[in-house]
Amino acid sequence: MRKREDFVPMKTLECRGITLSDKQTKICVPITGTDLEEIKEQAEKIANMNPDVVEWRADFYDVKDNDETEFEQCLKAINDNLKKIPIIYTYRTSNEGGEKSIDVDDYCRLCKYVSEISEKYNVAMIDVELYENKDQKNIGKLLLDIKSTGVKVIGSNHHFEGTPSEKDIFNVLKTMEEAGADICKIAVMPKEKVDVKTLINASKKANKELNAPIITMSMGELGAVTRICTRMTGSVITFGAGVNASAPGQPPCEMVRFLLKASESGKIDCNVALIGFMGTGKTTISNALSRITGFKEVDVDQYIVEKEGMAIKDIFAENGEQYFRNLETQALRDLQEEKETIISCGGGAVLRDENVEILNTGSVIVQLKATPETVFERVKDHTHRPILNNDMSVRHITELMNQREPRYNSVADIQVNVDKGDRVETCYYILKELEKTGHFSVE
Ligand SMILES: O=C1C[C@@](O)(C(=O)O)C[C@@H](O)[C@@H]1O
Ligand SMILES: [Mg+2]
Repeated sequence: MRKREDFVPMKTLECRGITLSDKQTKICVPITGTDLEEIKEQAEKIANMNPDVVEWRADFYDVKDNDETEFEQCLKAINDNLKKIPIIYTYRTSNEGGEKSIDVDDYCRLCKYVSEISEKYNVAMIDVELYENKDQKNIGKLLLDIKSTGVKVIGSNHHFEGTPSEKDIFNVLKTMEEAGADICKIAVMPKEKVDVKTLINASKKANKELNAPIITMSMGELGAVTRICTRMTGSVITFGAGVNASAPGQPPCEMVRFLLKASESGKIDCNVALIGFMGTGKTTISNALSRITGFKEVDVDQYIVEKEGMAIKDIFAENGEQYFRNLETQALRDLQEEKETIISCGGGAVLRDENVEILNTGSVIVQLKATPETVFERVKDHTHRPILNNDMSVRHITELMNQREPRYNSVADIQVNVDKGDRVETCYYILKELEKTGHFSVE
């Protein structure tokens, strides 16, 4: 079962007929057209994708003098084509990773103008870059003016250059709430895996401690899983790409929709055993799949290490490979007693027929496949790969792969290519295949 701690406290906010909730994340698709024609076309296409909310990224729009009537024309065209889907108005400035820089007075004037016509064009929320503008004296007054029209304010802040500390992320969100934002949003860029965890932890804390709902994401391919595991972060909105992505790491809207459902209500009747050559990303995919689905993850080697209280290399040194392989077989047997578990198998685990039989009693075997070139790129700097350390080359990897891969191919129930290295897409593919074979279902 999923761990209760993963579930965040219930929090809701009503915005012109749409209810934001940390229990059921809404999908927002951005419009990124640069002229009225393209904006219209995108609105029409995006309406057919049926997102919960549409964001108009007004900074993509090429317009002279930031003329209010031209902005109004766009909003009208968008609303006409969206047929009731509520709109978020966002002018993302270049300070925060947007397309254009804009005079702060123009920025505020436009926000205010859009708020005044918000009801007419079904604008439910206005994004205000509170953090960069925080020293701007009139920001409190601006927020009050905007909010008096019935539209909600999303305070927003973007870090494209890195991920602030957990404390700093929390403080940004808290400062926004104190400044009067109805919803507090932050987007950060991860450089390492730990940054993704930082964003998740900061979000958990903010969702628990603030009154305002939050929207958070870690950007780029590495962070993309946070756009799905909102079950953990409490983010009330997630962004999926429609015609174009408006920020790095946004998976397509359809993929977000399926994975969100998988995350909120996915049911699986088996364990997932991940196999594949070293460096194909078993640990990485196990982790992403676990964050997305809430299923437990167990690394077989790790399981053995914990059970024996000894490092693998010491077990090998003291008792020999055969002894280790017997422990591995026992571990696989133990693990079939588990349910809803992602089992990362060591590279040699499925070489024994008995192990495959054991896995087949409770698991679907998923093989990650990559070319020797991809594997080389991923492991070339690793120092903990004893088999490769004396000859780290594509040629050597190819040789080893030729020995192992036919066996993997013959025992796998599902094969997935990971050369592109997109975690979220790989998880999507695996869950879709599990759905096809009747092992996985969403409500
Ligand atoms: O603030 C956000 C979040 C975002 O940057 C993202 O990473 O999905 C995309 C923007 O369009 C939106 O305004
Ligand atoms: Mg590993």
